[in-house]
Amino acid sequence: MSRWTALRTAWIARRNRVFANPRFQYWAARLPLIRLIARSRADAAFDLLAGFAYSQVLRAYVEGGLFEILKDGPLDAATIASRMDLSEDAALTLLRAGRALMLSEEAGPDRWMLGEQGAVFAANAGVQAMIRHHRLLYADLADPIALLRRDRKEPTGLSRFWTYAGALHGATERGAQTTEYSELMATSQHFVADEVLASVGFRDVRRLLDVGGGHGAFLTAIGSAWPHLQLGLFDLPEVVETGGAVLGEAVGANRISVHPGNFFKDSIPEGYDMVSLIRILHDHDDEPAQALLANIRASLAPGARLLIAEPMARIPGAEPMGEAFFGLYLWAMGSGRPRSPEDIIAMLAKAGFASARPVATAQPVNASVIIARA
Ligand SMILES: C[S@@+](CC[C@H](N)C(=O)[O-])C[C@H]1O[C@@H](n2cnc3c(N)ncnc32)[C@H](O)[C@@H]1O
Repeated sequence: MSRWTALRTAWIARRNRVFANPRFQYWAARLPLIRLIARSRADAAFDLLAGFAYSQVLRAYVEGGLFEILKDGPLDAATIASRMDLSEDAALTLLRAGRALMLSEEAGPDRWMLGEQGAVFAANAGVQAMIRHHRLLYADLADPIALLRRDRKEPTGLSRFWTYAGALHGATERGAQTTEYSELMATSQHFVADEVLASVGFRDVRRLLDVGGGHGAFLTAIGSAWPHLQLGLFDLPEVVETGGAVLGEAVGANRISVHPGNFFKDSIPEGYDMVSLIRILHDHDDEPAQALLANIRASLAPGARLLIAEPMARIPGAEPMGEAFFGLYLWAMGSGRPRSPEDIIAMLAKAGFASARPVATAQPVNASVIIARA
């Protein structure tokens, strides 16, 4: 153990003994200034233990159509109850719960409208699709220790949904179904594409290949903003069959090339000066992820670039999104893990890239970006 680790270990052990002491907690809650810190820690601790209930309130707003109903607000609870097919008491319980979470707001006595957060959720079909999708994760996490003990060896709701991940663990009951996940990815793509467009310029790129590009939503966003680009779409055959048609319709068939293939078994097409990997790497365990990077590197001429965009781990200020949310999500999915920019840059160096650098994004909770040069 290094001297630094020994000092840090001793400090953490001492701090934890102090924090766990009821007498310390009693005084911290009363001392001026310290009291403010203690209170915000206590609030955060409560949010941690109650977060699953907050998420279910949000889910009830989406699945019960309450965001849509509140768009017509102000409405009284009786009207909302009848439109939701709930008793008035039940509707009020949900409205009040959402009020505490800023999903709804009571503008005056019994005049219900969207709250500040509610207005954002109500306007965003992609987030709502994700919230609906999370019913699978919620079910898989019902017994988290049992899920961890199964060591990703048995199928889960999520591994069946992401058929390519499930196939790795024998969960192929749903065969080659890819439409459902491709549509979910397309509706939520703008979170990532917006971050990339705001942080990366494509002026000096001529041909962009999106590997694992699904139904072409990323290429549609980038290709619409940069009309000079020629676009290539690579994904599993059953995915590009639809994806190619959707993309051609959106940006013009003369601008696109469609490449059906398996990125672990087939070569990545050559002749592109930029390849993108959007929300792909975190889906795969270290060995296949490393092989994928090497496969892409082999396709690139010197100087060509690889753009990686996905939610990453250990991003300052967005830590829970990385290792708490995606850590558990990908564990339940049965494949992959969230990686820090440092992890990914080390893998890029091992795959033979000459350089790699992180690019700052405004909302790392949507995506962080790394650009590597061959
Ligand atoms: C999480 S989705 C991301 C889709 C898209 N890049 C986005 O961000 O919306 C992963 C994509 O990788 C594709 N994929 C998974 N395994 C693959 C493989 N072995 N070869 C090619 N594509 C694969 C899936 O079909 C899917 O479209």
